[in-house]
Amino acid sequence: MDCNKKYRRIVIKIGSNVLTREDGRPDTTRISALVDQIAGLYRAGVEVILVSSGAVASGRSVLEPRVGRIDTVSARQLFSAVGQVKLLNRYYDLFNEYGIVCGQVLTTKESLSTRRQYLNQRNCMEAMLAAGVVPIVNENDTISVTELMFTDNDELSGLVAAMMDAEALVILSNIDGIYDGSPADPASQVIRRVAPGRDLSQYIDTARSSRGRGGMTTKSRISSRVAGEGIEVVIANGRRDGILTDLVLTGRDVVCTRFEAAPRPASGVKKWIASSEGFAKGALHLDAGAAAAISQSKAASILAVGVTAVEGEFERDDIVRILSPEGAPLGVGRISCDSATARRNLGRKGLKPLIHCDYLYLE
Ligand SMILES: Nc1ncnc2c1ncn2[C@@H]1O[C@H](COP(=O)(O)OP(=O)(O)O)[C@@H](O)[C@H]1O
Ligand SMILES: N[C@@H](CCC(=O)OP(=O)(O)O)C(=O)O
Repeated sequence: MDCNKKYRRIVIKIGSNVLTREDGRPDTTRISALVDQIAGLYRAGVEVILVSSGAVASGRSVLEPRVGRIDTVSARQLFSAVGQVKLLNRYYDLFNEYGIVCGQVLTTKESLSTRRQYLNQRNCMEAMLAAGVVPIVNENDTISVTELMFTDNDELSGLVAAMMDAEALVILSNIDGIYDGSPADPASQVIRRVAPGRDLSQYIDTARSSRGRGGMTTKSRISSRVAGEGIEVVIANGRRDGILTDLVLTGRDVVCTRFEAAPRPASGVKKWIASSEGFAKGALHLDAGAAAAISQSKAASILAVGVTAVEGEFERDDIVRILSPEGAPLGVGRISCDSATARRNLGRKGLKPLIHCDYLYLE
């Protein structure tokens, strides 16, 4: 990370692969080493929000030997219910050795999907940070099933970083960064810097790893998006000794993939909208004139007169996708009316904007 910069607030995401040994048991030495380093950052005045995976793996190590045949959804619910307690107890004890209090934040995709719930979540974590408490965030796997789930905790950590206005997001995995070929090929090298907007999808092997959920594909996609919102993102190896201290405090040149932050940080509400594509309830198809207007001016709103079709059912203040006349995604925005009203007003002039420019985020 930028070693000349003192970070005020960062989000650190730790993947299941970092916290779990090859045989599936929790790697207590590693968890302890990471907490030691986070305590060092805390002492140096950096506010840390931890997004920790590992509940399912932790519960599986306790329960797998004793449960019989069970479907995958129930297994995830059961393992996470037990594993989350075990994981948080361990964090609590380890932080306590440094006199640091940590607290649990369990969330769901649904809990971030409306602006009001989003602000409630943010307020909770702001209150924790103000009281010197380290928030430890995870998805509530006991109730998040199938389509209600985040892609994985990489997606969640990106949302948390934007929501909490963090300056940097550190994603710790079991690998040094994103390689420019198969990580198994000795000729492959870690891509060290990624300029805003650069697409790395060609390098990623889409096969997922055994314990994680979204794999490197989501890490890369989320990192680009978060960096585009003005937040530096680093993917690094959580199993390397001293990784967090090196990245955040000493600035030692450690192998990692760093996504440079785009210079244009979005406003708070725009950050929420930008990260909300996954919650979109519908879509607006623009005509050529409207598409040109919003691409040319930041002050242009989307008016009913420039919309040719409305897709899906939505309520006022929901997030909708904006599509070009050819159907290409242009961005997302918060709609000012429900879908029935939007359809009724299609093509009409002189009405208030369907999406005001302050609530419009273009890719
Ligand atoms: N180009 C690539 N560079 C690095 N890792 C890759 C690449 N393509 C696929 N991967 C895989 O992605 C894995 C990391 O993702 P994941 O399993 O989701 O980790 P975590 O549990 O830490 O979130 C690596 O272990 C690696 O096998
Ligand atoms: N919420 C799950 C983590 C799911 C997940 O995204 O895992 P990973 O890809 O290892 O970060 C758990 O605590 O087990």
